[in-house]
Amino acid sequence: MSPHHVETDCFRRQSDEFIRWLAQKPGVRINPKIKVTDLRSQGSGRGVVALSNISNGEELFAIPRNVVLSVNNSRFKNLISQSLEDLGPWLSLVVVMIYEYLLSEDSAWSAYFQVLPTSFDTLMFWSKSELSELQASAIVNRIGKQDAEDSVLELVAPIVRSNPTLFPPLERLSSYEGTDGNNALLDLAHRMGSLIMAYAFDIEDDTHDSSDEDGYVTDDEQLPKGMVPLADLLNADADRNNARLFQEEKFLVMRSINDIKAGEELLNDYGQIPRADLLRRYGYITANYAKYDVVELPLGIICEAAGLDDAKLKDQAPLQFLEDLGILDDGYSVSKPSSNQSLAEYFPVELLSLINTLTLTREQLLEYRSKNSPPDPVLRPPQAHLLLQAVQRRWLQYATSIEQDIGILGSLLHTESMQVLERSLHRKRMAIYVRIGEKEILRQLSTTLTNFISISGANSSTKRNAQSDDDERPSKVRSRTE
Ligand SMILES: C[S@@+](CC[C@H](N)C(=O)[O-])C[C@H]1O[C@@H](n2cnc3c(N)ncnc32)[C@H](O)[C@@H]1O
Repeated sequence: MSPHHVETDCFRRQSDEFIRWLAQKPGVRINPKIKVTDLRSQGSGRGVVALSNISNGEELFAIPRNVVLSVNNSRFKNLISQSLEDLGPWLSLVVVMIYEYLLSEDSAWSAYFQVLPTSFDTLMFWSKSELSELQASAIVNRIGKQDAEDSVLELVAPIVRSNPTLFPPLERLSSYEGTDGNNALLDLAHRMGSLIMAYAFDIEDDTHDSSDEDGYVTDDEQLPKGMVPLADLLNADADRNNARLFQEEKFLVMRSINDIKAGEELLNDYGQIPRADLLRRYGYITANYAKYDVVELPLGIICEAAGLDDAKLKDQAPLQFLEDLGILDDGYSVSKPSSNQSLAEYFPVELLSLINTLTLTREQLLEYRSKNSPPDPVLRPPQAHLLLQAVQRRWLQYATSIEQDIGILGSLLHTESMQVLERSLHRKRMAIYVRIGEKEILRQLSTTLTNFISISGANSSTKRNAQSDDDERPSKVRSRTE
């Protein structure tokens, strides 16, 4: 058998064992019309497909609450003196998952760990040079790797080190002390943290009826998180979702929310996520998410465009004013403009308030300060001009043009003879799509603002001409009557 076949065989065997393990748990129901399948050839790992037609509202599977891998369900909380609650939903589940993972075959979830990935394409795992392909995307500053590692060392490491019998050292390690121990622990924590980020659900308590709500992660930082076997094998593709998890009293139930044809993939809803953020959280992108792309206009660039001294930005009177009102941000996300929006609707209200404040005279600013309210978020030529300057400066932060990016993508496709791209090339390609998306928004904003300014200029000069015609008319009239 070729290495490829051995690999495929092992992958399939793990999927089958996982389903066998899950199906024999008391209370679990799995609709025979669905199947876990190998979608690696299309770059999406495992997924779930319909074997025959499924009607809207059909139950796809039901997982009893006690089968969820969570802080509440793991024995770990009974084995330590310390409460895990102080760690918050993320880190407490990280600790519990490390514990369960190290239990290996003895864990109640060992068959589940077999189908969870051990490597990721999320931005946390990209090298510096891979990240540089995202160019000026604001996402690079939001990966938070250092913060994550600081919290692991401060809050998780002491628990692990003070309970050596519960956390046996990994192979070739004598303990979780010292540099090697630290690194091993950080690796484990990153792995579990990334699984939680891309796989976990926020688990509402059993009194909460979520039947009217969105089923996937709500990003509520307070709700406990849980790994829901099988529910997290559903992939997602923007608004192509056809299934949703309903949190009922005793079960978490996945149901179809559309008719699904035999052979179609079951897709969950990860949310309306810009591609940059999708890469950060899930490590993949598809073209269907392009409509949710955003570009960030950082405060610094807007102030630079307004001619404010960068040195102590927040000490500047206009910014201080907005800060006092609680509406100053470090940056503003601008979404992809759509044709049914007016120009002002392209921009968040807080950004328009900033731009309007920056275009006030000193006297006007004092006046607004005395009223304790920001200027109206309108967009007239002076504000459009300032925004255009900011957009153009932002554009210059990206090292290549859209056309160059398209050329690079083309050359990557030539080197891509194999079905699945080599990992680094795959990441590069995704990064290029993300930066193109952001540049396209900047280009669209730039064109629209330029048109608006020139039309307003033409209108005001037409008005001026009309005005001067009006001014002249009386004299002509006068001249006739004279
Ligand atoms: C909740 S899991 C879904 C199961 C996953 N495919 C697996 O093999 O374990 C989320 C992960 O699946 C992958 N994924 C989900 N939807 C995808 C899609 N449309 N295309 C490619 N990968 C996708 C991403 O790696 C993401 O982080």
